Amino acid sequence: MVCRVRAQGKGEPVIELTDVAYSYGDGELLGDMTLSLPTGSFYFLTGPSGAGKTTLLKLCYGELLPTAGHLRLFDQDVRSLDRDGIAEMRRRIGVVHQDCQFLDHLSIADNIALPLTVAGHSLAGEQQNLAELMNWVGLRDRADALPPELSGGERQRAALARAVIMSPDVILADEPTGNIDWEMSQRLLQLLVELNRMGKTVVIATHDMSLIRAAKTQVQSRVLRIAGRRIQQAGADL
Ligand SMILES: Nc1ncnc2c1ncn2[C@@H]1O[C@H](COP(=O)(O)OP(=O)(O)OP(=O)(O)O)[C@@H](O)[C@H]1O
Repeated sequence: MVCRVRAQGKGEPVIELTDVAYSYGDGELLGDMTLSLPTGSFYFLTGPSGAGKTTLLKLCYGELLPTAGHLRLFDQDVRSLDRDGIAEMRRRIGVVHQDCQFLDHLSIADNIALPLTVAGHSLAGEQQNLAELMNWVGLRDRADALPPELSGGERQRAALARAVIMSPDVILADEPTGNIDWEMSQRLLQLLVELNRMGKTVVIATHDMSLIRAAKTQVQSRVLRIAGRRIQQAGADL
């Protein structure tokens, strides 16, 4: 698979929160969040349902802006970015959404290629990259299938392929193994670990403690737990 890693040096922070708070309106959901994720790191984000894991990921890719505090992505304060700046920054972040939605009338290959199409790339020049990516996620034989024809595990792998097709520096995955069996979870974890070995920063929100334990044998990972509106660093050996 073709994967470029951009300028940020290993160990430099890619996501930095300083005293960040977030509120959807009534009462603070997240508060006093200070956190720095270095380039090339591998993090799990855990905590009870409703604690704010998805919300924190949305802050990390600029879909939401903090209601207080400072958020820097790739060394830029998100508040200083205009629309183009936010769009450029988002291209450097691949997101695997919890619901991994697809356009059901497009083939799975076209769905995976959608970020390229939206960014105005000619698909003709990207066929090899796309084929390599489909192969990498084990969907080469499913390229022409429509999304409703895929299994849960195939959908999750397609969602991962779509998230990385623009060669992002950071991959944020929200419950990527939520609806799939153990074997498929392991395959997905392996793909995320491979991306991390290519230098990508990976953050996975999950309830699945067995996934976190399995990752320990493959990659140096850290666990962040959100509880009581705050973030707690659980360390590498949860
Ligand atoms: N757009 C929104 N408007 C208002 N409240 C919201 C919105 N999105 C989420 N919330 C609320 O914020 C809280 C945190 O939601 P979030 O999805 O971030 O939690 P989570 O830790 O990811 O939960 P889960 O593990 O169940 O996916 C919940 O109480 C949720 O109802």
